[in-house]
Amino acid sequence: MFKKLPGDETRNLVSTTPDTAVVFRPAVVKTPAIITLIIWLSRLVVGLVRTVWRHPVAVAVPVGLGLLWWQYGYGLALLLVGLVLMAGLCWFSLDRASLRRMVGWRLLAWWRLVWVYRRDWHAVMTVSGLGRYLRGRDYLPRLVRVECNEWADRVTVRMLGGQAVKDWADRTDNLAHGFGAPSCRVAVERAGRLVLTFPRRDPLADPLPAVPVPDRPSVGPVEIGQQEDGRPLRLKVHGTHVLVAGATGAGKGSFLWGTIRGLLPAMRAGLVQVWALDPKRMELSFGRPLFGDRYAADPKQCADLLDEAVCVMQERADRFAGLQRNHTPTVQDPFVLVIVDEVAFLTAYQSDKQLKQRISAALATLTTQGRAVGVGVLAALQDPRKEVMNIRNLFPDKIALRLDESEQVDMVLGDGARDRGALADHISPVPQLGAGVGYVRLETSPDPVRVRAAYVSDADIRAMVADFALVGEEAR
Ligand SMILES: Nc1ncnc2c1ncn2[C@@H]1O[C@H](COP(=O)(O)OP(=O)(O)OP(=O)(O)O)[C@@H](O)[C@H]1O
Repeated sequence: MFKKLPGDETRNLVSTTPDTAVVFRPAVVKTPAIITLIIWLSRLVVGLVRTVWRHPVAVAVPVGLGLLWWQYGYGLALLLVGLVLMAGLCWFSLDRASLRRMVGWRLLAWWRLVWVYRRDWHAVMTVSGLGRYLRGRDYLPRLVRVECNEWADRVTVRMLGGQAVKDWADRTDNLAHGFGAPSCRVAVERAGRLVLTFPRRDPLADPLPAVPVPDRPSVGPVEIGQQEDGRPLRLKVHGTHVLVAGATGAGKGSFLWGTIRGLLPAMRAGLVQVWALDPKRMELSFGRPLFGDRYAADPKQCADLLDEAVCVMQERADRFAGLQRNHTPTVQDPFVLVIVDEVAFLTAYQSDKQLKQRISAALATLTTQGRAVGVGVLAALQDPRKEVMNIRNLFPDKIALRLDESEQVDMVLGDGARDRGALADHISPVPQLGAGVGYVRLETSPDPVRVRAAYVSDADIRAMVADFALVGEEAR
């Protein structure tokens, strides 16, 4: 129950060797009982002061009620509790969301702090190797704060001096199991401080219906689904390039169609052109009328279309040189989004060497020079190995959907992404649960964000095509 004091162990030290009868017993200096008592008492006082300092409300409520009881009898204390409960009930019926935000999550956080994290902290830190036992003392990382929201606990931690983020990222499994959570994600709050996210439930477990087509033309960021924290998933396509990688059936189509859906008003207004490369002929062909003559399926046509995109890019670069450094979409110079479904068909699996080289060179040119002049690439890919996709690092923004192997996660999202909690290889292969679920890693943030794209059904695509054709006719 009580912590050992430094020096207590020496009395147990007995050193013998088999070939000698000499027994070494170090001198033991007994700590006087009064000193031990003083140490315990001072620890008790420090603990009490710390509790009052950290949880003033939690301490003030029982103390206040106790004082009322003592001064005026239990009737008044019970009346006060009843009034507070009544007020809580009224609040609950009037505005549940604010009650949850201001009271509910705080109470839950306090409960989880006491019942889960503080209770198991010592054991989990020691067993996982994040705590140290040195010269009779336990050195543990400090549990600073627990916050709760609808789906997860956010635990702020102060690392031990000398620890690295990687020490924690390597132990996410230990932490998740230790605190009874399905997973754990590690993010840096500031130097020496981490935020560990422990999900309590999966807010992305149910498929999402397609996001309504926006009212106003915009080149993005395009709303295509939901993030784990409940905020909308807005994908930036103008001014960047995006790579979506996932095994077959992972739901890559939702990302492609979700983006096209969000850009539809801008396409109708002439501010965006979507150029579609569909070597599998199974995905983008469904909405072919949306792309006009900028649709290619045959590898030769794909190479021609990519070369045309490079020409547009170079012509703009010549025109913009010295005048503007960023592209603003206009009807004369619309944003060109080149969408490639299963890019490996055109690069790695292409048997015609010349075509393969042409396509790879065009893709590399577009991804290195296109974003400043309004030409973007959104590519989908099944197999992220370097032999298959050697230009994957030229895509600033990456999305990993369900992948077959754990090593593939870092291939797509970059080094350390899986350690930080991007468990793309753990996403369920059941379409209902896992299709469209993935981890997004943006150029601007090292922390992967778990998201789910809304499902754009065949009926939705048909409606988009019909809507687009109607506007075309009206314009004519
Ligand atoms: N966002 C989503 N939400 C729920 N279910 C989805 C979602 N996206 C796709 N699905 C389901 O998963 C199935 C496979 O999706 P999809 O064809 O887009 O996968 P894919 O990654 O493009 O596969 P492939 O590489 O084989 O073409 C769909 O038929 C659909 O039933």
